Amino acid sequence: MPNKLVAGNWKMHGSLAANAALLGELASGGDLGVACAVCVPYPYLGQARDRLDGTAIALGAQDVSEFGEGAYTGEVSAGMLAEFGCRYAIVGHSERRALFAEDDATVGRKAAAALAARLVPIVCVGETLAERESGETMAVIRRQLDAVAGVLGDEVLGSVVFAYEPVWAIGTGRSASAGQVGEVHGEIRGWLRERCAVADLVPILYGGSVKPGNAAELFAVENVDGGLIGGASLVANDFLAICRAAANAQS
Ligand SMILES: O=C(CO)COP(=O)(O)O
Repeated sequence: MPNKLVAGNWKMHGSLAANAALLGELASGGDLGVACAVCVPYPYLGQARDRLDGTAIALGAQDVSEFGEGAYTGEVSAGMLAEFGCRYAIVGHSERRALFAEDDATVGRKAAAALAARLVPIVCVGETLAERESGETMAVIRRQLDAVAGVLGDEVLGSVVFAYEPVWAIGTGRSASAGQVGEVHGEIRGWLRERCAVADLVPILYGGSVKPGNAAELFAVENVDGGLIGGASLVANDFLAICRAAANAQS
């Protein structure tokens, strides 16, 4: 079983003043006994790096360019993120897929760009409500996973973190049930085992309305190796409580 990881995805929230307060509270949480990270908006990477330096909380970005360098106005490369101390880059979040037209192959190329700069890509997959209701959940997730493996090659899948985020559970307050999460995570583990010798060591996070009240139950599910936390990562006490739930589930 991999060690658990809890990553906060701040999305497009924050300000210098609000971040200073949030980061300060997180930093004073001490060693939480579990790997944790915050994925902040690009302009705040420097602020977060400086404030989290010397703490156990790692830094991540919410996206990364598929390109290394050049005339790509508005893009941010993996090398730039690495220079700012990032360890992680989320790729393929459903909001990027749905709102910014990122397709499966683009997500794969972004994961490859992250790995090339020694970042750990957190590759998000997940089905919409319509896809779940029409029985397509695993077909959609396999298609998303296959596209990433197709670009990366099976041999590097052991360097990736995966996150199952059902679109209908994101920001809705309606988490997937432990049974639903266990079923999909088991399928993702099986998909990894078909391809990768270290499949059992690859973290598979769950994301979608994880809160202090449901974290323990979700983290106890087999093949759930932590969480990708949206709204609750903006509230220091909630994020710290979720990290502690992951630590408890690990021990
Ligand atoms: O999208 C998410 C994390 O990437 C989940 O968001 P919420 O925790 O706000 O549902």
